[in-house]
Amino acid sequence: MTSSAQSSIRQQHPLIQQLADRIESLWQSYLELSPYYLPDNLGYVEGRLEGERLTIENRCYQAPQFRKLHLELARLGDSLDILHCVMFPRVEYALPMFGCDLVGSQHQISAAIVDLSPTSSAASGSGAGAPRLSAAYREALTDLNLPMFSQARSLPAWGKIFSEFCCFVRLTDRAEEKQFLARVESYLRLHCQQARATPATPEQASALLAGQRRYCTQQRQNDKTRRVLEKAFGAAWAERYMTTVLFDLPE
Ligand SMILES: C=CC1=C(C)C(=O)N/C1=C\C1=NC(=C\c2[nH]c(/C=C3\NC(=O)C(CC)=C3C)c(C)c2CCC(=O)O)/C(CCC(=O)O)=C1C
Repeated sequence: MTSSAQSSIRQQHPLIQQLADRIESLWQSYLELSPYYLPDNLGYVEGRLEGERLTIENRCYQAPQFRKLHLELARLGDSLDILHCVMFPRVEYALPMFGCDLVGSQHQISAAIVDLSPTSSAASGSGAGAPRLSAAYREALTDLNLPMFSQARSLPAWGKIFSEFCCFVRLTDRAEEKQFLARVESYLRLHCQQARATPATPEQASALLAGQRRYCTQQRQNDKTRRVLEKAFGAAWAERYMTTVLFDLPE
């Protein structure tokens, strides 16, 4: 288990290291973790094609309710610090997908996003309609009553997978950074508590798998991510990484 103290990437932005530590400590305290081994020991990769070097560090676990808990820290030269986190529920559990992405330079986090994204409509009793978070999640998220941010950002066209509670912002100062950290912690704590209280419902497995497939298909359309990976590792490597590490589907 790589602790942040052993983190091999020196993050330029303190919020990214703090958030990685916070996510990992919440996982440790709420979930029964065991290791998840990435293919081709992709725990730590470095690439440099055009100019800047891209360094990636992956920390992966699994738990009874989650097939993969993926936390990734990346650094592009001296210019970009990135935190990426996705929790993939096992399809026997009717749970949404927790996702978080932070992209920033030494001075400012230009993109900070966190969401609990629904993967089935059954959970909310809305029948065959669009996926929607269950009433339990919607009520708990509403009750958090979290403060807003000064600079909201608009989601890209592929972002239909995110819920009405998705927070996508540019962080303008230290206070907003702390506020975003608190929001991620609230979403993640709620999610871990819900996961522990959610029984397996194998009969929903195929619908939940379809929801995860839709989530991964949309996320793979993020050309901002793809371009960074392509510049450092080439198009073929980037495609394989996005489809087998970042947004893979269960067999
Ligand atoms: C839960 C949501 C979510 C997850 C899990 C996720 O992986 N991305 C997610 C969302 C999301 N990311 C976005 C942007 C960017 N992503 C990167 C790069 C990487 N992001 C990575 O995770 C990795 C692998 C380590 C790399 C390399 C860069 C450079 C940007 C531009 C930064 C900026 O615009 O200021 C946008 C805005 C897209 C747009 O406006 O078109 C959204 C919505």
